[in-house]
Amino acid sequence: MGDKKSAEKAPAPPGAEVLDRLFVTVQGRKGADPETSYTAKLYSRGTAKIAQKVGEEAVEAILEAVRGDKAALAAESADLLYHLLVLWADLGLDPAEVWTKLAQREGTSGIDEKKSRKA
Ligand SMILES: N=c1c2ncn([C@@H]3O[C@H](COP(=O)(O)OP(=O)(O)OP(=O)(O)O)[C@@H](O)[C@H]3O)c2ncn1[C@@H]1O[C@H](COP(=O)(O)O)[C@@H](O)[C@H]1O
Repeated sequence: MGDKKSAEKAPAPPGAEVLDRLFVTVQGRKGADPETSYTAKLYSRGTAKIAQKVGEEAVEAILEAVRGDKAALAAESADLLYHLLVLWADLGLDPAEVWTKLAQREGTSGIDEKKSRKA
């Protein structure tokens, strides 16, 4: 017989819906003070700088993947996704457009899709 505590279920970890909430947050930082908001600081530096940050974070994630450090890869992936969402918001790209692309591709093998491009 376990005690009450061990019988309680651990809360479910957050899912990908956190991305939708994060996008709302970063969109809301437009016009915010770059002194108090890192996101606003990114917007103030312009699209090219935000895009550069996405590239840097992608490289950092790749390096951790190659090193085989899963915890570091998770942290760098979070940085990458955050900066990518800021880039989308900067350009006025609605994440739903990306989710739609992914949904449209569901069930289509990448191998088959590549072949159809060549045809
Ligand atoms: N998820 C994030 C998030 N992930 C990473 N970062 C920041 O991204 C930066 C990345 O570190 P770097 O060393 O690459 O940055 P840096 O050296 O300052 O940048 P550069 O000089 O190279 O441009 C750090 O300052 C991190 O704190 C984030 N900043 C904000 N968020 C989210 O955005 C929300 C709004 O944040 P603010 O806009 O700061 O209020 C927060 O509540 C969070 O939910």
